[in-house]
Amino acid sequence: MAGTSFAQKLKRFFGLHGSMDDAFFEDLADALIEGDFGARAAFEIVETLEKRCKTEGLTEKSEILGKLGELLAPDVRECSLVPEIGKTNVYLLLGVNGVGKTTSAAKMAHAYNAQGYVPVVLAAADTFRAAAIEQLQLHGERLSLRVVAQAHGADPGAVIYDAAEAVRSQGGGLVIADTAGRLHNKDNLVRELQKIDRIAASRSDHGCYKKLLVLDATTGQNGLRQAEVFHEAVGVDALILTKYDSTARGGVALAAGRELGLPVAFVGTGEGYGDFSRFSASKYLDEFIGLTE
Ligand SMILES: Nc1nc2c(ncn2[C@@H]2O[C@H](COP(=O)(O)OP(=O)(O)OP(=O)(O)O)[C@@H](O)[C@H]2O)c(=O)[nH]1
Repeated sequence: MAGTSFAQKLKRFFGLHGSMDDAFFEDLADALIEGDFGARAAFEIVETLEKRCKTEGLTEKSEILGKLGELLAPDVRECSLVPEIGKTNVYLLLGVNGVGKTTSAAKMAHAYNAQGYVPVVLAAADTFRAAAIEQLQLHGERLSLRVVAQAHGADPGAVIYDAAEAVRSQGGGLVIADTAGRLHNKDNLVRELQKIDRIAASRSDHGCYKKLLVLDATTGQNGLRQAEVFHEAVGVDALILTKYDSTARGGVALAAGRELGLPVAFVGTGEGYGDFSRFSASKYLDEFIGLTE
């Protein structure tokens, strides 16, 4: 996985530095910034690390790396999303254009369907782009899953309403809704999201509505800013980190956990339906900073 590349860099970095002097910690902060931790977080972590190493007398590289992992652990959160059987569950996928929302909606639908959470219905609530509706319909055909869609330009709230009712009429199930994400028109986006949010909340059963923000792991700190916008607009429950196969960084999971307290639910690691797995905080940390191998 991509995190290994960052771990390798970190290992190399530890190998290059002969002694744990001030320059070591400064360079470590730079390495963390390069890995997308965000400047503030990187400096805070390294400052704490340096103090701890001094007070606890840690000088061995392995000890320092272990301590770094310990300091980062509270910022990496995982969450498991389990639809309630016999209830109307609505999982809304949020995110800016191109991050992989539609693909993630299909991958998620495939995964939950395989686990027996039936019916799983895809809702094409990105009505802004005709191609997004078609793309979701194509996934639905390939996966033999129902896609609730309306015409291009239709009210996205109405699509979610219909999808939720379709599931309810079958005695419960899971709606996975794709949405539009035009961040350049932020005010409109926020208004539209808030409307969708009200409808999804009112049409799903209590505790069965989740808002998942899809973040492209390759966009680094930009991803954190997107998370802030969406979180402020409607409140995000968890993240889906996509394109984790194409980045050597991936620190945005840590930054979002640290800055916004958001957990990660899933990780996308390719374009196939199966390239999708539940996020494991311990595995991420181990791979990311190279505690294992
Ligand atoms: N390598 C890789 N590519 C991915 C992953 N997830 C999605 N993609 C690709 O990213 C591109 C964009 O994905 P979409 O699902 O169309 O993104 P979207 O957010 O729905 O985009 P819009 O419909 O434009 O809003 C596609 O080419 C996907 O195949 C992933 O985990 N890894």
